[in-house]
Amino acid sequence: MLETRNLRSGYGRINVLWDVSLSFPQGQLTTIVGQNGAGKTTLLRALMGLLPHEGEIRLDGQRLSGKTWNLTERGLVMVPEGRLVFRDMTVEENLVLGAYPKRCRADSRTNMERIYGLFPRLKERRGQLAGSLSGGEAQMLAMGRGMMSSPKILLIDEPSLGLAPVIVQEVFGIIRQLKADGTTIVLVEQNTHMALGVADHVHLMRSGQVIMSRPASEVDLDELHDLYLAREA
Ligand SMILES: Nc1ncnc2c1ncn2[C@@H]1O[C@H](COP(=O)(O)OP(=O)(O)OP(=O)(O)O)[C@@H](O)[C@H]1O
Repeated sequence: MLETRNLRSGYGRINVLWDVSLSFPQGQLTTIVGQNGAGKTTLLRALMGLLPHEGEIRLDGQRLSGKTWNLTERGLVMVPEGRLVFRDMTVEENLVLGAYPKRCRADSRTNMERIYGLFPRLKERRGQLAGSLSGGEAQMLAMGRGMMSSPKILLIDEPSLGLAPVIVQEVFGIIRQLKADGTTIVLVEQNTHMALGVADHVHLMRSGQVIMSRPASEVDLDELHDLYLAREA
């Protein structure tokens, strides 16, 4: 299980996260929602060890000191938003890069076929440069690349960003499938309707703090939107 205790993090002298204490239960999907600038992406970056932090980040009870490559070896992988694929490389080269952790290199061919099975469109475009993919295809590639190392925990950042509703449905279908396969998922998402549809737990962030935490079954979408839009006291 992944958890944080009194986590503070940010960029240089700018602190963004203020005492964030969260746990992300194994095999479940936790969604982090909140307005632009609430600190959601910063939280994912801090969990990946990409930012200096104070407080604690623990994985299976062990305190992390923050080396991303080491975390990836341990099964923690971040799927950034789809525009962050390697644009000058082909679809397949992008996927191969996802298999760099040592523990998964031997399975890379099998994993690639599995991913092509989930995303037939990536298979059709395996030789195409990633920079020429549509937004939806690039999002699928970012997810596929993250899945190449058979992660235990996937941190997914805004998978619906800029996508047409039908593609959003497709991407969330894959997220459902990953969850059914037992992957622990932390999903940052502005599309609260879609996020609530797949989540077990919901945390609402505002100004770098968690202001509401509930099981998804106890969250009312209208109430969430009221809280979402409420100004700071
Ligand atoms: N590289 C950076 N350097 C300095 N400040 C940053 C940097 N990246 C983000 N910030 C600031 O940190 C705060 C939180 O940003 P973050 O991207 O975590 O928000 P978010 O909740 O993910 O928002 P969005 O939904 O718009 O992506 C914002 O005020 C933002 O301007």
